[in-house]
Amino acid sequence: MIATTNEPTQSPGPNAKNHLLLDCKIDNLYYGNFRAVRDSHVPIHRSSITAFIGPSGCGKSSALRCLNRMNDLVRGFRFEGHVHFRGKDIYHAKVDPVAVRRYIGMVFQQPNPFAMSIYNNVAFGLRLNRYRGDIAEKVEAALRGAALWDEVKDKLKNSGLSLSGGQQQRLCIARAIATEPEVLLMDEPCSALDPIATRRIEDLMQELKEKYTIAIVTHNLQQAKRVADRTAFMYVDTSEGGRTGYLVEFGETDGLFESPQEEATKQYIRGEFS
Ligand SMILES: Nc1ncnc2c1ncn2[C@@H]1O[C@H](COP(=O)(O)OP(=O)(O)OP(=O)(O)O)[C@@H](O)[C@H]1O
Repeated sequence: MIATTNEPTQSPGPNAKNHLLLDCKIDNLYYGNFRAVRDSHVPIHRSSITAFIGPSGCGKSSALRCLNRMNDLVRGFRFEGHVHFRGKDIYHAKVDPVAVRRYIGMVFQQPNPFAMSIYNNVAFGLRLNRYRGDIAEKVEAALRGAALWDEVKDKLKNSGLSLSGGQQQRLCIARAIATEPEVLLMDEPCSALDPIATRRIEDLMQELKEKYTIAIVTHNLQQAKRVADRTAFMYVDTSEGGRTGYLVEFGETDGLFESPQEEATKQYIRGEFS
């Protein structure tokens, strides 16, 4: 295409919206001898939400956990491929996985506040990283960012466990963003929540994506449609007698749901198989 004078002639810089931030290419992912995932390449763009969908056991969580080396904690885990964050491979031998997780934080399926005060839950990571600035200021900013401040500002000394499920999940999001990661990984963050709390987290995700890049695993196709800019559909290959997950199709969410290219995607979206 020939650029007109109004069109940019250079590709956007690394901090620009929609710049490729995390490039995840899983050739093979093993737990011991079991090949759990193969051939899955998912590029994740800055300030966007990328959803992983597919039936149980297709490797969505395994793929997500590759993005911040969370699988390293699993005995027998082996990974072939690469995950490039800002162009650098996070699996390089010299990279410290703990440092990776500072940039790429995670929120889990079950809200899991620590058994300590709301304030200390959010301050936890800052203290761990020996943050030298004003911790109270950061705690407030994180709680505001997670849309929880107004509900907890008068009870910061109460236990995080005293909050409702939806509030606990927003507390976990506040804890994750307090240290200002660039990426937030969310593994079915709403599956333990009621529909109202779920919608609040979904609205929050839309706000957070202005500042953070988000990847989410969800079983809920409607949720993927509502929140995700791009969607990766994974399925399970049983042709060789095993159960290995693989990427069937990846693209803009609207396109993937409205005109899927692959038969397997069509059938899954129509609910013909799960
Ligand atoms: N820590 C582990 N050790 C051994 N096998 C594992 C481990 N975690 C996952 N697996 C296996 O890897 C495969 C993919 O699991 P994974 O949890 O990534 O799939 P999923 O698509 O997220 O599933 P679900 O939707 O049910 O959570 C499954 O067969 C699962 O049993």
